[in-house]
Amino acid sequence: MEVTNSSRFKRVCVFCGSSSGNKPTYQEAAVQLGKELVERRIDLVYGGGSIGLMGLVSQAVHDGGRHVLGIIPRTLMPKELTGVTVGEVRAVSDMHQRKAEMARQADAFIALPGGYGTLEELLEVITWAQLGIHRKPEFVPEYDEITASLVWEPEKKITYEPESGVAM
Ligand SMILES: C/C(=C\CNc1ncnc2c1ncn2[C@@H]1O[C@H](COP(=O)(O)O)[C@@H](O)[C@H]1O)CO
Repeated sequence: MEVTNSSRFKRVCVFCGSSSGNKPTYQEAAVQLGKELVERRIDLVYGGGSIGLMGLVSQAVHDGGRHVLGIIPRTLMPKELTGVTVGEVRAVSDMHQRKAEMARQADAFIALPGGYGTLEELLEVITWAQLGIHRKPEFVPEYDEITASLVWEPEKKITYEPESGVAM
């Protein structure tokens, strides 16, 4: 029997840090998000790195049997792609192409903790939504440090609603 996707999203783009962050909870959240995507039968597109939180999310999704698509500029490969690669890795020529391709391939965007790169990626897709370039939702899940659970309710929470132009 064919297993159907339990979410309206087939593939989600995750933006997150290329480092592991300064709190263990960030790493827990990354692994938890990966497992949550697997649970909801959602595939992953991301920046293609094997390091930091990016590495943890992609490994969790790959381990759970979902498809992982990494989009990475050739010049960044030696820095962000070390050790074993997971899933499909697509090399692009620069950062602009990487972001455009990630956005094209995704049905929605999720941002986890990260540095300037993560912030830049998230803000770009939010501003693209604001300009009407795409109509895909952005999520910034909350992490509950007490119960160690990631609160991501894709059917309810969106950070930007393209139709009304209201941040929610
Ligand atoms: C160079 C361009 C824009 C400015 N910088 C970045 N744009 C997009 N992605 C970036 C940028 N700087 C770093 N990144 C990537 O984000 C990931 C997470 O980085 P973090 O700093 O650890 O959060 C990582 O893959 C970086 O390569 C032109 O558009």
